[in-house]
Amino acid sequence: MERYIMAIDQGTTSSRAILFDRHTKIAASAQKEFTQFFPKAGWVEHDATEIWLSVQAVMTEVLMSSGIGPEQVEAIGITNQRETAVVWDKNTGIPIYHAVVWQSRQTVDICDELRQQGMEETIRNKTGLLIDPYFSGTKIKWILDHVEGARERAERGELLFGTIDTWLVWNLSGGAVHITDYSNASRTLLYNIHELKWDRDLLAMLDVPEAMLPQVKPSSHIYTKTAPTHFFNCEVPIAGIAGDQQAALFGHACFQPGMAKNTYGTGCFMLMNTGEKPIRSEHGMLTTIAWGVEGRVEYALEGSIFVAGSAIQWLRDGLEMIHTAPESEEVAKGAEDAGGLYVVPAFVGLGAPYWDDKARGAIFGITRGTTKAHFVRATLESLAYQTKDIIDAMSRDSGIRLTELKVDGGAVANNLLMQFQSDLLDVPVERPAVNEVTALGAACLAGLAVGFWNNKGEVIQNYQVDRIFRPGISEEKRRRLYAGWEAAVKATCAFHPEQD
Ligand SMILES: Nc1ncnc2c1ncn2[C@@H]1O[C@H](COP(=O)(O)OP(=O)(O)O)[C@@H](O)[C@H]1O
Ligand SMILES: O=P(O)(O)OC[C@H](O)CO
Repeated sequence: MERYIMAIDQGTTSSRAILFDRHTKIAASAQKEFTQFFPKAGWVEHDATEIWLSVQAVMTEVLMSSGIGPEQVEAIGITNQRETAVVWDKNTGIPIYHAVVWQSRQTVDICDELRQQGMEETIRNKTGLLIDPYFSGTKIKWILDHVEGARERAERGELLFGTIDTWLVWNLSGGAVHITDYSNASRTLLYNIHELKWDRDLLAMLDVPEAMLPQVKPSSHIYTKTAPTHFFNCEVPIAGIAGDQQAALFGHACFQPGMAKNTYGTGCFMLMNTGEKPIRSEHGMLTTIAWGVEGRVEYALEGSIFVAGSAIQWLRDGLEMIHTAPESEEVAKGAEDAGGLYVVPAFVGLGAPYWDDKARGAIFGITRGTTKAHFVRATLESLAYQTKDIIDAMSRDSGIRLTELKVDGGAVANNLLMQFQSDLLDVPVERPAVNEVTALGAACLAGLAVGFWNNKGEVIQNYQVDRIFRPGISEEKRRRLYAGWEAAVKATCAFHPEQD
């Protein structure tokens, strides 16, 4: 009887379940979108219970549609949208508030207070992160401050906090296990990435009771088994956990220091493996834990772009310029270039390397000749420009000049975007045959823990390339295009509209 690893990829806009066979080929997959809540400008929330239901739905569908039985699943690996914070009642399992999503800006004021208290250096030294609403810590504080009676309940030990991995494992285990892995812990603003422990000073700074926090475990490890009631009467080991960007780094087999990948999903996330050495960034990158595997914790430098594929969704849903995200390629081809137009999609502020939480989106260079094609093209190009900002900053921090870029995520299906990315960076862009690299990473972490695969070498063996995009524009054109982008970002950061 064939055996499989099930990866659960719980992303910002959808949940997926994917079954991988022994050769890391996808045997079946299922996907389900869920509701996005935007209660106020800049706020983004999810219903954590709806997320859990969507995960149960895709786990069921992937088995039903493929005819693969639950007893054929050797282990489950979980990968997740990171930083998104859930606080729930330990006894009822009911969240006390919506999950506050990584993109959400509702903690700008808490961040301002932390800056005024001069906490920047302490936070950077201990966590590798910087002060921004992006990370979980201020979101937990916000929930405890805003939900009536929550702080007292948390202090009495009645409430639990988790990122989405923690929430899913807790539910899959029938409420038995409250854990996370190093990669997710390193995104909370509460975890000391050098000492590998929750940091008492940071917990005091944000007034978060330690009893709410999960235990932190390696990324490839048998944490628990599914409660039979939650997995078709089967007890299957849950054996891999990593935040989705770290899982993608693993799935791309970026195991050596200096190897990097960029994922083009809702946001864009560029990670470079720096091995067992955490590198402190001087250029707006984050230092983060890549994973804890084979008894070693390894680190990465990360550049986080908040708005990437979601800018294409905005073209589709907000402006109704396209019907589907893939149509953006056809429409953009209607113009030879962006005609001098620059779209800076700072819808929720700007992430790395600018970290401007008060900036808002802007468009520059409109003329009477500007068409829809220019508009769509400039929006696609904004993903590539933001990526170049990150790669330049990362090279300055690490001293490493990238020689190729490995890519994945929904938007890499767009050939026009990939070609422009290669032109702009002046390096080959390598797209893998299996685009589900994030899920593959989670599956590999789980498969290694249960002996389904023997070592990381087997992961590399199965890695196949679909297409390599090679640079094809002059240095002068590259310089001119990028100079326009730099001017556009500078002007965007100079404009801070008043918020409610
Ligand atoms: N052909 C395409 N061209 C441009 N963008 C695309 C294309 N296909 C999908 N996208 C974008 O990719 C994103 C979905 O990618 P995905 O990796 O599934 O995201 P996530 O994991 O963040 O939910 C969407 O924001 C969508 O707009
Ligand atoms: O859900 P994704 O793939 O957009 O990833 C979200 C990131 O993990 C946020 O840090």
